[in-house]
Amino acid sequence: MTPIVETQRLSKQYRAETALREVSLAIPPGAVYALVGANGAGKSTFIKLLMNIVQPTAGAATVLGFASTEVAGAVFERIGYVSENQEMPEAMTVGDFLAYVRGFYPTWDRALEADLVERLDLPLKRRLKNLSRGMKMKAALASVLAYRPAFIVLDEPFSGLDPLVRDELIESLRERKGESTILLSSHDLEEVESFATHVGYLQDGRLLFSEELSTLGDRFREVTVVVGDGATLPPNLPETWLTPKLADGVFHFVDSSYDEAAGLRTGRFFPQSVDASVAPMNLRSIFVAIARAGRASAREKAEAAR
Ligand SMILES: Nc1ncnc2c1ncn2[C@@H]1O[C@H](COP(=O)(O)OP(=O)(O)OP(=O)(O)O)[C@@H](O)[C@H]1O
Repeated sequence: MTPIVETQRLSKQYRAETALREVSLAIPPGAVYALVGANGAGKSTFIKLLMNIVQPTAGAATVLGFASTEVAGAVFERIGYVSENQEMPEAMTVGDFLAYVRGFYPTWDRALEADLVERLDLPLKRRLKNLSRGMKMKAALASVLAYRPAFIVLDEPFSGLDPLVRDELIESLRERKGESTILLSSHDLEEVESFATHVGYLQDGRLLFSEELSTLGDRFREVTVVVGDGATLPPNLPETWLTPKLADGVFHFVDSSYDEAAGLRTGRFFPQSVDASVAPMNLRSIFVAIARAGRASAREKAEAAR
């Protein structure tokens, strides 16, 4: 199946700032793809490149089969994009705003619009400028879901929203699963875990991984091995063992490529081990482990360069 999005070594430089470095990924049809990463990791830049708001310095992307630099007009009618700081015609009422947007989209579904207005509890007579951020986000989302776009793109849709509004937004998006492909950027790993099918992790503009949430959950394990007093850390531990730590006869690490042979590998390094436990990890602990490992390796490199 042709991916909805495909990027090849997509890169963006803003003067001295490299915002995105050679990002290659694919988003298959029907996916709910969550792009995560710390502040400044490049999430918004990636989305803006796909939406043809900024242009790549190098590399390329396709969106719905078109080059990202051609995303405009009729292609854009098939995309529902809500940006982080969505600009809206503030003086309009919610009702007027929806009527205004309706005019641009031949596929606008009036019944779905009415349903969204009711479920998201949108105050049709209130002016946009008098709405809270959460309410505005809901109005923006209704204005893109109502024309049933093939591709929904949301930059930080949940940030700063209370849990109730967040749940309402997620529920409305869940209903689009199957019909639309969704790309969203988020800091909220719990929401991502409950909702996404795929996750891509950006760090300093680099894509550390892009994969299905289920395979990510399968390959990460927190491992604790009781190796006995007096044991020392062997050299050349596998690079896939993140944040290794030995203290008081207990060796602890995060295995980022866990499989059936994992026990054998551990035994090779610690033949004297007496006990071991292996625990699955949630998305949050996986990210913390990756971020810590990244920081430790940056520290090591800096020390080596000194
Ligand atoms: N127009 C711009 N001019 C110069 N630098 C920019 C511009 N836009 C973004 N950057 C820089 O590019 C890097 C990536 O920014 P980006 O907004 O894509 O990150 P982000 O992951 O979306 O961050 P956040 O989670 O805080 O929204 C940052 O270092 C940012 O300062």
